[in-house]
Amino acid sequence: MDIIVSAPGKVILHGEHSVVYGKPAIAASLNLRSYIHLTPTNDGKVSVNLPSLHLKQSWEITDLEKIAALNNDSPDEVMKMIIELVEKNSDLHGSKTQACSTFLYLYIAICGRNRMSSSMKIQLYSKLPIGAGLGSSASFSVCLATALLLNQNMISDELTVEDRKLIESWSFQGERIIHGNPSGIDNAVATYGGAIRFQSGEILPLQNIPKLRILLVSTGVPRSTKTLVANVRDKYNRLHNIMTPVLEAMASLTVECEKLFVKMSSGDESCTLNFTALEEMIDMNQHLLQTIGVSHPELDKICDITKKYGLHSKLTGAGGGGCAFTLLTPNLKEETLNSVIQELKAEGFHCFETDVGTSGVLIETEPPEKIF
Ligand SMILES: Nc1ncnc2c1ncn2[C@@H]1O[C@H](COP(=O)(O)OP(=O)(O)O)[C@@H](O)[C@H]1O
Ligand SMILES: C[C@@](O)(CCOP(=O)(O)O)CC(=O)O
Ligand SMILES: [Mg+2]
Repeated sequence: MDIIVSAPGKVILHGEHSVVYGKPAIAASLNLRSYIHLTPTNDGKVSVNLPSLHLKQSWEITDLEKIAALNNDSPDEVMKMIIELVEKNSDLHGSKTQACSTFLYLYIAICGRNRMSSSMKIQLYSKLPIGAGLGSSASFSVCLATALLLNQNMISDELTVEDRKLIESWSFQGERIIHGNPSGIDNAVATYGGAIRFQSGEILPLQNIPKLRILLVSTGVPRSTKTLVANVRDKYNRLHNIMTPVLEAMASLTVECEKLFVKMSSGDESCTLNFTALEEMIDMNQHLLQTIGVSHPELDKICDITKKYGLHSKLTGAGGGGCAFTLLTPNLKEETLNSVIQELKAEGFHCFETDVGTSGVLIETEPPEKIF
């Protein structure tokens, strides 16, 4: 039976990078989603079509069975063989290698548990920009894990709490292949949706979050989360005593922001003073993120432009390019918003206003081919 699932991207409000060091972070899902369409076949192959990467690739089940036979004995050996198999195609580099290795790893781990006999075609479509800090990798991993688990009847169509736990843990394995050392926040938001507070694998859904309007601004500068996280780790190892209080300050910002959200949702949500405090926190975090070396001249430029209009922005996700978000306050005039968007566009940035806090992973009925 065909399986169609979708999962959202995310925006991290506070706590990117520090979350990798066990500090709390707050993130919310975005209404930009990835979709997977899995079709069982009987051609003895596993085929993927990844239009976002202009990539179509297939592998013989017999080759994958040889790797699956090693599964329990040596996970490192499995990964080595997967990479060798992927790199047999010399056209595959960077993001394509990451995507194929993640797919094959999850396929072998989930479908190779019993006897591997699942020949299938997988198509993945996404509204998310790839490598822009909006969690495309997690949305990809969550879609893959869900579709493969459904194919193996390891979860039910209802996507119960237990099912989602399983999806979350498999998608984390996918993120590990793409990122190296992910915190797990992105795949948690993509699985559960809404807004969450995340710390060391603990996920707390945030019910008390005010309605926030944000503008996402993309620099168009490509970057890799894996590289940025590794650079921060290097700084952390070399300049431990300096980095530690900076990461602590990021943690305190998350905690204070969460307190403010609770206060706002139990009182006057649109109170100007609360928004001023939120804006102050956004500025402070952007400066801390600059300090740890993950901003970019184009991200700084977005902050400078929006500041001229009285608006406050920070990078979101791993930084180094990718996206920033700007908080749109309730009393913001539409003409001011239009002017700031116009200036950002004139500087070559791409702007989109989005809803946050949408559903997590979903089983769909419409084939994504109809949407894209
Ligand atoms: N639609 C997609 N199709 C194929 N691969 C994808 C897709 N979305 C994400 N990926 C994988 O995720 C990687 C980008 O992840 P990452 O660097 O973490 O950035 P992001 O901020 O978008 O999550 C890509 O290199 C690719 O391997
Ligand atoms: C930098 C980090 O905190 C978030 C990365 O998000 P993204 O891949 O840039 O969307 C890394 C992580 O939490 O694993
Ligand atoms: Mg990612």
